[in-house]
Amino acid sequence: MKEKEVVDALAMKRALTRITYEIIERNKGVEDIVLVGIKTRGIYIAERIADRMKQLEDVSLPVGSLDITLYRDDKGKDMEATADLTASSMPVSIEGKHVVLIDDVLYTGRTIRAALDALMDFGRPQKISLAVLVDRGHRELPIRADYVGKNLPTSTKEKVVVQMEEIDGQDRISIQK
Ligand SMILES: O=P(O)(O)OC[C@H]1O[C@H](OP(=O)(O)OP(=O)(O)O)[C@H](O)[C@@H]1O
Ligand SMILES: O=c1cc[nH]c(=O)[nH]1
Repeated sequence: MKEKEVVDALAMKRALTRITYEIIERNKGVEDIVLVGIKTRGIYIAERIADRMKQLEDVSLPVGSLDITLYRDDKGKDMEATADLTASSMPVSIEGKHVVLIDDVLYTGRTIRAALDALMDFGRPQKISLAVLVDRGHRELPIRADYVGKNLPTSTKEKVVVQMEEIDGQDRISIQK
């Protein structure tokens, strides 16, 4: 198996800072925003964006988390046994809020479709946007990201591996083939 690093720790930090600036620039005031990370790495990304937002704007955005395992349409019934129903959490009501959904990789779009389903169980946001660290293409559903850290053209035979300090001990994105 071949592996090639495409984003190092500094580049990842810059990408997350840029996403944070874009969220600030495109929204008149960020007070109504709730960041919602998709398990697992999306949650760490959401927390980092919240930290950056605090540094840049002195605003503390709420960070929720979604476990979408039960909502997937492509992983089969066997996943249900491992799903943890308590794994999703919202620190505030999302009713009428602007939710920025956050994940590490956007590929077919099926995770995001499932996340939209999971989110609706918590209430009816006024708006939902999507931020991803990597968009690797190959969508199977009409879903696009509003904020993208890095566009990585890939072949379907490759895999994008996002590593994050909090869980993997380092910040790094690589492509495996
Ligand atoms: O657009 P999609 O085709 O749904 O792919 C994107 C999803 O795939 C990955 O999760 P994966 O299921 O590989 O599990 P992981 O989070 O444990 O890596 C990644 O974290 C995204 O959530
Ligand atoms: O390449 C891929 C595809 C889906 N999810 C990932 O994390 N990487």
